[in-house]
Amino acid sequence: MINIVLFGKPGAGKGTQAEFLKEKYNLTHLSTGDIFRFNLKNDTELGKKARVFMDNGELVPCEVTTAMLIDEVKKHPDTAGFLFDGYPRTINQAEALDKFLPTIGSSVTATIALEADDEILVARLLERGKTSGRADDQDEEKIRVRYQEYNEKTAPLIGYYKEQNKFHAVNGIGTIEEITERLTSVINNL
Ligand SMILES: Nc1ncnc2c1ncn2[C@@H]1O[C@H](COP(=O)(O)OP(=O)(O)O)[C@@H](O)[C@H]1O
Repeated sequence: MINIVLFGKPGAGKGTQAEFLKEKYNLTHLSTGDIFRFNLKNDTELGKKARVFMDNGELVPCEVTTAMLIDEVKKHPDTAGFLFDGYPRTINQAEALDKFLPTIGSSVTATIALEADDEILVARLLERGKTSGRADDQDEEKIRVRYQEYNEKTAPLIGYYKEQNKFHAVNGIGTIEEITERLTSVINNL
């Protein structure tokens, strides 16, 4: 089983690249953002718990997110592997994943970060907000909160995975194809 964690700031292109990688490597794509948005739209119990946090650009509490993620993983017992997109986002979540995966005989294979400058990313998000309908992409204040959350809570994961020799960084600026190519070359060399 191959488990890839796609890592990067909001707007870095994780979702876009995940679409290509899941096909190429036959992986199950789990995007916590997409799962939350689905639950919000359908007004489920989970959606109700997540809404306030998401609307403010804050992280949803770890207990809620981790329980949801584990449920999703368990739905795919026969998969060739997972492409985690948007999870883990805190050290607490990374530890939870490192505890859970061995219970299904697996582990994180590698973490790949898509890197890009903040100004480029904020511009991308505002552009996406014009068509995506995502409230958190239309408001610069909310985008700012998401970057603050990233810097405080998610950035420490770089050190966490470096210590395990599982961290790889890829330049996230270029055409979609160029970036897919860069990611593919990292995965093929694992
Ligand atoms: N692993 C997670 N832990 C906590 N909250 C999360 C997680 N993944 C997604 N969320 C919630 O969903 C929102 C949108 O997620 P996502 O689409 O991945 O955002 P972004 O484009 O900002 O990277 C986040 O701002 C957060 O509220």
